[in-house]
Amino acid sequence: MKKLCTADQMHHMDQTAMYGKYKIAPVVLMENAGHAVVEKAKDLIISWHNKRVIVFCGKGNNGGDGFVIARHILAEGARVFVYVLGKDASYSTEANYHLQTLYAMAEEGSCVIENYAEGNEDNQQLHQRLKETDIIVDAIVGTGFHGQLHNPATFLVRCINDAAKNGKIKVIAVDIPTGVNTDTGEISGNGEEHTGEPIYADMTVTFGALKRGMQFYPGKKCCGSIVWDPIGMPVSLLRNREQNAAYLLETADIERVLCSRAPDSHKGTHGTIAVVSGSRDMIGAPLMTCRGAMRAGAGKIFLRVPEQTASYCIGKLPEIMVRGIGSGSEFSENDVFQILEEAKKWTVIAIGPGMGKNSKTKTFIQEVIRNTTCPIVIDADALNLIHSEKEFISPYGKRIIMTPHLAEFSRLSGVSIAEVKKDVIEAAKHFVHEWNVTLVLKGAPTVIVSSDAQTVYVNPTGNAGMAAGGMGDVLTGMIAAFAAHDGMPDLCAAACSGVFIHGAAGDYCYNKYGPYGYSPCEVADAIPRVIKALEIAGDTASEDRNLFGMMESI
Ligand SMILES: NC(=O)C1=CN([C@@H]2O[C@H](COP(=O)(O)OP(=O)(O)OC[C@H]3O[C@@H](n4cnc5c(N)ncnc54)[C@H](O)[C@@H]3O)[C@@H](O)[C@H]2O)[C@@H](O)CC1
Ligand SMILES: Nc1ncnc2c1ncn2[C@@H]1O[C@H](COP(=O)(O)OP(=O)(O)O)[C@@H](O)[C@H]1O
Ligand SMILES: [K+]
Repeated sequence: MKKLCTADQMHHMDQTAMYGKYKIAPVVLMENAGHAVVEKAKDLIISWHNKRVIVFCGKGNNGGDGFVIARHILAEGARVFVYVLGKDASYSTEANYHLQTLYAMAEEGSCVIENYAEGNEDNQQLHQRLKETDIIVDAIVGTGFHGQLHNPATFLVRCINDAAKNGKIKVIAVDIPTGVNTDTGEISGNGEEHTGEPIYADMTVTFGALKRGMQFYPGKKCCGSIVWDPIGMPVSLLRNREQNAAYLLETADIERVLCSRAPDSHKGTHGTIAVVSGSRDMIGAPLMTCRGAMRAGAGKIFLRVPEQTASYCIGKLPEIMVRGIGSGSEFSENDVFQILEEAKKWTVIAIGPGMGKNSKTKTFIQEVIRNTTCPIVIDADALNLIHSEKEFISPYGKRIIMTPHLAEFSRLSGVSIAEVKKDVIEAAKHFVHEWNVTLVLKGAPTVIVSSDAQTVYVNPTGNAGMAAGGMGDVLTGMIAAFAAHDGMPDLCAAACSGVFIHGAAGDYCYNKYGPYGYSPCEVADAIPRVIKALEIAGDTASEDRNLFGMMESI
């Protein structure tokens, strides 16, 4: 997994590298950062040779990286214009050091430097150069950005975005696109026209650690492809676990917790999953949950639905065992006894999909939670029914996984969707502090929080083709199956495995069918292929474990 840092955490990492025990000279770290951009950008632009490039350098250290970039690409044969937004004296020692080198080179005529801080800018000339350029380097503002962009950044960013609209000019962002909040992914101008919009880059080369804001919309949309470079940071700083940590899940993390099946295992080894769900109008939902559980490798699956819906379910999935409970078309408290009689034999319960909104069902859910001891995955209608019951849920939180999408989360937490979106990670952590559960906050991207609220995982898989009814139902079954999986370390690992593999199965369908119309059942049916690809990835020594390539070859 890769660390996802806030601006403060990045600053701390930089400071420790430079002034802690490692004593890396600041000028060297900046040199490494600038050089990393020059090298990594070749994936996009192939070569700097003979390219016309404008490098916009802001007043902080992000601008300092820009000076280094300018020097290196000159050596590679680019024609370079450097716009310097700060005054010499206001730059950090290391940025100024690189700026002076660049001045010396400009004196020899190698490049053109425009001092944009003097107030006598020739914008006519700037527009002309923007028209003629091949590449723009955005070193205006990096992790030091806060609030809304102000001039001259606002003006320059608009000019850059306008010039690049035709798609012929490539925009490369240094560390993070100007105008994207490092911690949250909020953008300057909030996407409104005629405000201080952010840079929309084709590629972002980011340093030391990935930034949280680059994984969340709308910031993610500004980054283009994201390339990471360690810039010579000591490995312990790159890898150490820390307080308030967030991580981006990777193939290797999931492959590590999904142990391969013991050759002498039997159906009892792989868990007994009970899907307790459904109501008259929504009987497809629990069936999709069962399908998710089956494809994720559950040993045995029991579907328990209200009696009046049972005849519809029987035989729909021959692999599962169906029984009608009580006598109605929705669960009620009268049905609890029948469920509890069986529950002792169940490894994990999945509850909620298609359960309806009848208030009698709420008591049923509470009694099932109160009187069982196994892990429970709570989704969909069950979340809506227990929406204000955090005092009831929290004592059982250590064995509960809740899987709300944003609207369900908003109802549960009482925080508006708009407010949650401003900082998804903080909203999710705050929720877990109060509810004590393992949380799967579904969305783009999905965020998983461990029940001690210490660690946040962000999922990189999945695509907008998954925005279709029933996808979440499949995920619920998968998480339940993984929670029962032999050797699964804990509920958080099960939740991460479910979310990652669910998204990867969606990505497989996207590649096969395109973004429209693949179904939740097709996603479920792609799960074994993803798990097989994970096994192959585990056997592959290569660092670059391309899960997707492996799925294609299966
Ligand atoms: N030693 C380090 O700390 C390293 C830092 N590096 C670079 O340094 C960057 C961080 O440097 P800084 O902390 O100097 O910050 P930045 O250079 O990212 O931003 C600070 C500058 O941006 C301006 N600014 C902030 N908000 C603004 C707004 N809303 N509108 C217009 N201008 C705004 C500030 O006035 C200030 O001049 C990183 O993103 C990275 O590119 C790299 O060189 C690697 C090493
Ligand atoms: N744009 C998207 N990008 C990535 N994943 C998505 C996107 N839209 C939806 N998903 C995923 O699809 C699933 C949808 O779940 P949910 O909203 O609960 O659907 P339902 O309730 O209809 O089953 C979630 O896992 C979510 O993360
Ligand atoms: K930048």
